[in-house]
Amino acid sequence: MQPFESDVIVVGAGFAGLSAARRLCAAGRRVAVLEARDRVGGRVYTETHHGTAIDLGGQWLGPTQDRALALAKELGLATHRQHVEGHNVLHFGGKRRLFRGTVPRVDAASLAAVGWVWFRLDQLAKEVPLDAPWEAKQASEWDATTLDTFLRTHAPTEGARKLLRYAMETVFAADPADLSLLHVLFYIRSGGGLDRLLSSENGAQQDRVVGGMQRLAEALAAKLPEGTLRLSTPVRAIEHDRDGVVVRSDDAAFSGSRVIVALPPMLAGRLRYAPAMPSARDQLTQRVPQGAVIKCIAIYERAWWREEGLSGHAITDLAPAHVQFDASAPEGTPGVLLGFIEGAAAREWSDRPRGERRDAVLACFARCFGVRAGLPVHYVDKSWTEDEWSRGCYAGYFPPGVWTSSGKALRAPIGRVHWAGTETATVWNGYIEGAIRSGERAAEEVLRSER
Ligand SMILES: Cc1cc2nc3c(=O)[nH]c(=O)nc-3n(C[C@H](O)[C@H](O)[C@H](O)COP(=O)(O)OP(=O)(O)OC[C@H]3O[C@@H](n4cnc5c(N)ncnc54)[C@H](O)[C@@H]3O)c2cc1C
Repeated sequence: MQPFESDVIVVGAGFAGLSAARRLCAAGRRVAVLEARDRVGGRVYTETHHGTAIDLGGQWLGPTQDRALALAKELGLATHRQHVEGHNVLHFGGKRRLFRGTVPRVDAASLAAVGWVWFRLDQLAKEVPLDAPWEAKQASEWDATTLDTFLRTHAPTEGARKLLRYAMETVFAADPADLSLLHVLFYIRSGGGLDRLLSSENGAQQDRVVGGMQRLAEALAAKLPEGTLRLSTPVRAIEHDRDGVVVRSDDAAFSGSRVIVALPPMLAGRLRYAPAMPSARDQLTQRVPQGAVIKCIAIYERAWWREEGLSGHAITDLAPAHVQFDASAPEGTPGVLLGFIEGAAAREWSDRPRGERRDAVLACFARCFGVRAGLPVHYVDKSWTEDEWSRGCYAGYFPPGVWTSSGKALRAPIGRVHWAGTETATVWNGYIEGAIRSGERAAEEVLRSER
């Protein structure tokens, strides 16, 4: 079979792959972007229900996510603010309380403990070098500790531990017992601090693209020269030597001088390489699992909770959807509530019948917002662990021992094979912003290597 020829092949048309391709095309390179799905956007996916855009994947942008915000502006896409007006709901231990801001008003001891852990994590995070977390002075100690151990040691009350646990699960889509403390500190610094990661106002949950986040990926793809993007083309194998690369899908081959693999490490590890990857790189891809999340959406005729003075944001200790948000458009018609099932719960609930999942999630909504929340006109959810081309979300995370032993293999090119994807980002790792930055960085790496 005669390979299709380009200068650079990009594997994956998520934000990382599309951003890499855009930069390379702007520099005059012929690029082939090979995407397994029949759409672009990857972990960003917008479905439409009777004209209402529903983001089942990544949906928010926020301050300091400069590349993503600039891209939206440049491509002519408007953003709107996340609805935050009104009271948030905390439903713990059978009691419903209202609060404003990011941290709920719990008992004084728990509040103090949350404040202390928050402060401590932010403080320690400042000591982690973003481009080399393994070089932090206490790297080996932090990488041998889980977030769970840290929380048990520093948060003396059950209320504080519960709150922090739900907050962290919402950030990582992973259980504190699975996360290296070093990774958590790296991630906090990468996103600019815990306040930024956890807040809606002035934080990572502040802005949304009008019409859904996938429009941004589509607009980016539309700017690529015709013929650059090939959908429904899963890459299976990469052959690489000192002269170039050949990238193989099921029924076609693509040759070029270099390849950028813009996939999460775990999926990159499932490709066949010839010659095989060095052990350091292969060990890394074996040891960075994807988080697990089910994003659950209920649609109502209007956002009636707003009329009751509620923001639509809630935290409950009723499983499985502990954290909830208003996901309606600004006008509130229709009304949309969103809940997350994360980590071990997402793995468990992925295997349960859909109807059971729906009932359990709606019970969580009803617990926080009243019986009306249990009676939506439509319900939809998406379990990202089931998705063949993501196998989990929001991102790959580092369990204990991985940053310090395998971290160096995360971005280092292997000959003519380069790595992108949000997991390789130093700034806003795990987010759309990180994906864009990683693609641009990998493209620069390729261009530099030619000079
Ligand atoms: C439920 C959910 C909520 C999220 N919320 C937010 C949020 O609010 N804000 C935010 O910034 N981020 C959020 N994220 C994370 C964000 O979506 C990701 O960080 C980002 O989209 C990752 O982009 P990427 O290009 O690195 O990877 P991906 O989007 O995963 O792109 C990889 C691409 O490669 C393709 N692919 C896989 N295997 C192959 C193969 N063998 N051959 C060819 N192609 C292949 C995939 O189909 C995919 O298109 C969320 C994610 C999820 C799932």
